[in-house]
Amino acid sequence: MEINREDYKSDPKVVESGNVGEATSSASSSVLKSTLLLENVGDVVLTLNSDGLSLEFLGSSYNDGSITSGIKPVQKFVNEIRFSDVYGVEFINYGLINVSRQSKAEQCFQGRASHGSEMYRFTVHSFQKSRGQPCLWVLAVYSFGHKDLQTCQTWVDRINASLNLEMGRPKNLLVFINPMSGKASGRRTWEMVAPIFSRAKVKTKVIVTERAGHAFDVMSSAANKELKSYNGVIAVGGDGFFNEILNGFLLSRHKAPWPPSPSDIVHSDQSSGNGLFRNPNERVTETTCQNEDHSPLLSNSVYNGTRQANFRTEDGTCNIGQDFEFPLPGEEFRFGIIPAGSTDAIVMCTTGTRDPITSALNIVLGKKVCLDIAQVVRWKTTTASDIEPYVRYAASFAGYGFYGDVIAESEKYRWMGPKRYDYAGTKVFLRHSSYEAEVAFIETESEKTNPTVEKVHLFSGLRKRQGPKKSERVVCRTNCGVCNTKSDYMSKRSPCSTTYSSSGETRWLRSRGKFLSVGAAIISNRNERAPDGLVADAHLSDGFLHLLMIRDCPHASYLW
Ligand SMILES: Nc1ncnc2c1ncn2[C@@H]1O[C@H](COP(=O)(O)OP(=O)(O)OP(=O)(O)O)[C@@H](O)[C@H]1O
Repeated sequence: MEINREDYKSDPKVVESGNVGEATSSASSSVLKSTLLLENVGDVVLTLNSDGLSLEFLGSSYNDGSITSGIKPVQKFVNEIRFSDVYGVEFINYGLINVSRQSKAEQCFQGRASHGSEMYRFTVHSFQKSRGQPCLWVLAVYSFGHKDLQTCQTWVDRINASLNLEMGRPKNLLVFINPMSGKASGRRTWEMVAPIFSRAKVKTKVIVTERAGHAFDVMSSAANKELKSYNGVIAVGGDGFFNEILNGFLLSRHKAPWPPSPSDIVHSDQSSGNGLFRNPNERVTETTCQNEDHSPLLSNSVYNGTRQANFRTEDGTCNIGQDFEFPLPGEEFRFGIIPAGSTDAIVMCTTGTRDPITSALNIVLGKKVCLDIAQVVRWKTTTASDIEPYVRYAASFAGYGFYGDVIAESEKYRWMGPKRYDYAGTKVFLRHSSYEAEVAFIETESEKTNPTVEKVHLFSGLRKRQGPKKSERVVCRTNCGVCNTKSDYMSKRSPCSTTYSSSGETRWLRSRGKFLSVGAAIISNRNERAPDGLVADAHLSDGFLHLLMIRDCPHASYLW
């Protein structure tokens, strides 16, 4: 059915179903229906329902089914736009609205760029999943036009009212930008995504860091009361910058027992009468503890003079020690990353793609995933010969040996941008340094949710043998079934720290010798160089670390 342009001049009135004309309704909860002109498509009947907008195409102007999306027209005409996918609606003043997109040949033939009408306009901002890459979200803009100002304003008000009912969307965020991230593109990345935040009416306080450690200092010195005024913190940068912000936040707030120092472990071992730990000929040794008192890693687990036992048991339930403290600024307080770094593994593992727009959309729409955080404690001897813990937190990876050396070396070549990792990696690889280390870890049974994967619990994890075959792996990608099952459970769970032991029988394995590298992966650490990640079968927020131990071996074996 064709609609005459003049139809858009008439006063809005409620229409019966099937009666094409103008329509609004007064009660805010009722259905709203209007005939509007949708840019590049033509005449549509737009209906506002409780969960979104539905569009019914009326005219013949719609030719190739494309709708403008950001800069390029790439999208298919949609019949439905759900509010959960809409992040903003804007009223735009009187102006031209194009009726259909024309090919260059058509424009040439008709001697004009496109035909359109002048009217009042409003735009609905949403996204569509890229056809070839569903993790990649592409901006979608739907521009509607009507001759009547009041009709457009009613639509904007009603859509805004519906968007306000969407739960869990942030209203106010603290944003840190690392201008030196990756190819020094932190600022540009923020400029690219900032309009998404303003369209979504998310207030942002932006801090561009002036030096390394700046964001850490702001986060650690901020009072909880101040942080409470934000719904979360966003890092525009790489994994290192995100970890810096996380550390600034956690160090002064997360109070949990430290693991024992290495000397405690040795004493405990001697007192429990097992000398396995000191056996230089054994590569991997094993001890079984029936209760936590015999567990070497619990012997001196003391925080503020109080012995504590916080642990997650093997069935995934979490026990929280009585003295455990972790005051979050607010229930919904969250952390986000907009990728601008050299690797961006955390973003790759959470959104599935390394794209600032996708990340910004996930943030403004209030999407959440739970992540595990590992506490890493290094024991330092002070000048007074006391042993002090040096605590850090990691969201992606902690490494010793090769990994640590590459990071340290690559910092000297930061000016190279992301290529510094290749250069430093080659140098460190050729150096082939190995390190004496002793690693103690708890073996766990295979995961129930993923029986092909063997994992180990907490703070150190190891697949005992080679791990599952590639064909058997459940690779963690966006909407991964394993993570989705867990995230439901995790979201109902209070935050907790993991354990140094689980109740019942605990099997401690120890490994001692010369290692080229010892790494602990908290997530799969997928990145553009390693699309499956360092640990392809790692999953988000499952409470496990995957321990990667590589003993001294020839160059060729290490490369393999
Ligand atoms: N203004 C600044 N000048 C110099 N360094 C900074 C500044 N702000 C933050 N940093 C430091 O830069 C380090 C690395 O930043 P970031 O993680 O953003 O980038 P990257 O190392 O290139 O990326 P990736 O971690 O993904 O490999 C952080 O540890 C942070 O301490």
